[in-house]
Amino acid sequence: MNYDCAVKGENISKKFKTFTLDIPDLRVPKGFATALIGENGAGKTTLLNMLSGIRLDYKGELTFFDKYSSEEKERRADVKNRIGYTGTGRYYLPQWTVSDVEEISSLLFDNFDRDEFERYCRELAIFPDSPDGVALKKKCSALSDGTRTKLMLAGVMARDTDLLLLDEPASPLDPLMRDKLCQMIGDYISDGAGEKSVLFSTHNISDMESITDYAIIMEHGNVVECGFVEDLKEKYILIKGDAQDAEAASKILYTMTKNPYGFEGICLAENLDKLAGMNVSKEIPSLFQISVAVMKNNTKMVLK
Ligand SMILES: Nc1ncnc2c1ncn2[C@@H]1O[C@H](COP(=O)(O)OP(=O)(O)OP(=O)(O)O)[C@@H](O)[C@H]1O
Repeated sequence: MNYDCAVKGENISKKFKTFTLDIPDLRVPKGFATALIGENGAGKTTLLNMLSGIRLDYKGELTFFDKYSSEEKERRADVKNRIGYTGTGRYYLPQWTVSDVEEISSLLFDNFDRDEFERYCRELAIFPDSPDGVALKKKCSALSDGTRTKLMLAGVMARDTDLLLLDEPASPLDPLMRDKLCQMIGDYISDGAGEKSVLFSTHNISDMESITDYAIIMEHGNVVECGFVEDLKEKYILIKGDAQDAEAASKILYTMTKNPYGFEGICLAENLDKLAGMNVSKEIPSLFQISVAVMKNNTKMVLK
């Protein structure tokens, strides 16, 4: 499938004392929602920090919107303004009030819309007890983790951007709000008519699967699998079989869970013929099942 890229990376690398991120070829397709998946410490935040400009001390070439180098993106306000970012840390200072967030955002970003910000505050039910749905005097330090994340999302959604980089946006959110987040990302992509893209890291793969078009799976600083979800669901197959075939199948399956009656696991579609003669059924795996299989197959952790 041919597609343009919101971000392209060539030979991206960053060395820490005990960790190296090394990605020869990174592609974030334009017009889609991309999930960045990987175990703790795989390098997702490090990569998002590079893309957002928080971290510039890396090697390699990044190209934004098929046109702008990382340096150009940092230098040109018109390009930087097209990119929105939310992180997991204390992005807004604790002493800031919601009014400060609004004020500072409108000073920092040309395209920040105060009415939209307040609309998102109401839509995300950030201040359900406030009569107008926006508690401008409330300090960030008085907000829960989830509410702070919702405030960051309101702040970034209130800007006119073409690329959202969201680091773990779903983690602190309750299930209702994860659903809302999916809806917001879905609307952002569809309103963008092929021009707007989202890259979000997540451990909540199942909750975010409905809006994930493309997935990048990382392990220990490397991309170990990537592709459109519909293609991954053809590349990998969920196999269920009888207990008597479990041992033979375990040599072919990426991962296997067993019980006294049978087994299930993920295998590459290209290896299906190796299961010939076994009494197995085939199903389309979920992105969660594919991700766990790929992560288990590539992890350097000792899993017991
Ligand atoms: N400033 C730093 N100095 C040294 N090592 C660092 C630094 N920042 C990150 N690392 C290391 O880089 C690795 C990747 O960290 P990163 O936060 O990118 O992982 P992650 O995939 O986002 O993890 P998680 O899912 O737990 O949030 C880790 O081993 C971490 O210890």
